[in-house]
Amino acid sequence: MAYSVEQIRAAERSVLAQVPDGALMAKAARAVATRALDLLGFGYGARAVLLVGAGDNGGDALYAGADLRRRGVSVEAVLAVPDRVHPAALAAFRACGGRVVELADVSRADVIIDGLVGIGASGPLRDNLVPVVRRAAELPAPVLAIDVPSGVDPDTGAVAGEAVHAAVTVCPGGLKPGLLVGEGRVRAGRVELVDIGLGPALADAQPALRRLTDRDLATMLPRPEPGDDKYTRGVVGVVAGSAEYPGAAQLAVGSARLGGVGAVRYAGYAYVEVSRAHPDVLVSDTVALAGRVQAWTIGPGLGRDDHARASLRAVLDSDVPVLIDADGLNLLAEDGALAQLLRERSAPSVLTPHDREFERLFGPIGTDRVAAARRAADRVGAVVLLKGFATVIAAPSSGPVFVNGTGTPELATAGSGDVLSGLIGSLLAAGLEPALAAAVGAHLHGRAGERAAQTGPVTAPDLLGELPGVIAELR
Ligand SMILES: NC(=O)C1=CN([C@@H]2O[C@H](COP(=O)(O)OP(=O)(O)OC[C@H]3O[C@@H](n4cnc5c(N)ncnc54)[C@H](O)[C@@H]3O)[C@@H](O)[C@H]2O)[C@@H](O)CC1
Ligand SMILES: [K+]
Repeated sequence: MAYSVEQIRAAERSVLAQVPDGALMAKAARAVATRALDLLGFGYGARAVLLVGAGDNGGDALYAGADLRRRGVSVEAVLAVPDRVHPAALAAFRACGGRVVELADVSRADVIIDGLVGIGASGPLRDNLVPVVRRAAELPAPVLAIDVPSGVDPDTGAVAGEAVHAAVTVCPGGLKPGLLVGEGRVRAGRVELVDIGLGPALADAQPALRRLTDRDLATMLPRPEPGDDKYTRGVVGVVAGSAEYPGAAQLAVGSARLGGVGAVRYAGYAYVEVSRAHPDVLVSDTVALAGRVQAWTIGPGLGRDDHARASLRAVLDSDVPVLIDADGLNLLAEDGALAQLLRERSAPSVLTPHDREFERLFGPIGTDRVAAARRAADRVGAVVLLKGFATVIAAPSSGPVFVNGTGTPELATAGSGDVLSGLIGSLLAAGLEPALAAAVGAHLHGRAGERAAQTGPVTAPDLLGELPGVIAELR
C-alpha cells in the first residue's frame, strides 16, 4: 500500500498531537542508522557522509548521524543550505562529535545518507542541491535515501531534473507512490518501510496505490474444487494470431490454459497451429462459431483486416468480460464505432496497452503514469493496465489502482505481452474481479519472468514454461 503525501501528512498530524516532540523523528532516524550499519557491515573505522537539506528530512539525517557516531562510525555532514538546518538535530549531531564539512572536502565515504528533501519536495530539484547530488553520484559508496531519493516526486515518481540514485530507501510511516512507479521505482532501489506508529491513523485512508504480495495471491488464485467440471471452472475464448502472426495465438492460448479455467476456445485464422501446439483447445475460425465462454481475450497478432474488425465487434457485443490487447487496441484507436461499442458495454472490459498504444488511444502519458491510467480508465469505463517497469492498473470510477511489484527488464521481449493477455483473460473467465484479474496476471507474469531470467535471456515460450511452477508455489 502506498499513501499520498497529503495522506501521510494528515496521519502525521494526528499522531504528532499525541506523542512527545521529536518522537517520530527519533524513530525514523534510528531506523536509518540501523540500516546504514547493515550496509556498512561494520561500525568502527567506517565513514558515513550525510547530505543535509533545509527541512525535517535533513533533521532525520543529522539524528541518524548522531546515532551512527555513538556506534563508532565517523560521520561528516554536508549542509546543502547552511543557513537553514534543523537546529536541534544539528546540535545533537555536533554533541556526538559529528563534523560539518564542505562539499569539496568530501573525498571518501562508505555510505552516503541522502537527507536533502523528503515529502516536502515540490518540483524539480533546485539548483543549489544539484552539485551535491552530482558529487554523491561520483563517489563509489552506496546511497541510503531517507523517505524518497531527493529529486524524485514523492507522489508520482517523476524525475524532472537531477535525482539521487539510491541503493536503499528507508521510508518512515508509509510508502509513497513515487517509490513504486515510474522513474522513482528505479531510483529508490530496495524500499524498506519503517513503522513509526502511523498505521492506525492511515487505517481509514483509501491507499493511493496498492501492490499485491505473494501472500495476497495465495488466497486469490483460482483453484478447482472437488465438485468442479471443466465448464464450472470457466471457459476463456481467445481471438489472436493471423496468417502472418500465428505465434501470437499460440502464446496467448498457451497462457490462457494456465490461468485457472477448465477449457480454452480459440477463434481465428491460426486454428491449425493452435490445435497442433495445444491439442486440448477447442478451435474454430470465427467468434460466432466458438461457443459459450465466460471471458474473451482479443488482439495479440490479430492484424487489422475485416475479419479482425468483425471479431472485435462480436466480442464487444457479448455480455462477458473482454480483455483487449495489441491490434485490438489499434483497431479501437482507428475505428470510432468500435470505440463507441467499448464505452457502451455493460460487462467489464480490460485494456492492456504499452506506452505507444496508450498514447494512440488517449494522448500523451506525461510524467504521472498513475493519473494517466486513471483518466483513461474513466474515459472508456474500462480497467486500464499500462505496461512498464512498474505496470499500473487503474479501475474506472475511482476504483482501486494497483502497481505491479514483480518482473525484470528481461520481460521486454517479443510475445511477452501475448502471454500476459491470455493469462488475464483466463483469470477473468475463472471469476476474478476485472482490476484484480489484471493485477494478479501482471504479478504472475513478472514472477515467471524473474524465474526464467535466472537461467539466461528470457523468451516468451520460457514464460509459459515457468508459469505452472510459479502458480504452484504461490497457491
Ligand atoms: N513530519 C513528521 O512527523 C515526520 C517527518 N519526517 C521527515 O520529514 C520529512 C519532511 O520534512 P519537511 O516537511 O521539513 O520537508 P523536507 O525536509 O522534505 O523538505 C523541505 C525543504 O526542502 C525545500 N524544497 C522543497 N522542494 C525542493 C526542491 N524541489 N528542491 C530543493 N529544495 C526543495 C523546502 O524549501 C524546504 O526547505 C519527511 O520526508 C521525513 O524524512 C520524519 O522525521 C518522520 C516524522
Ligand atoms: K531524501
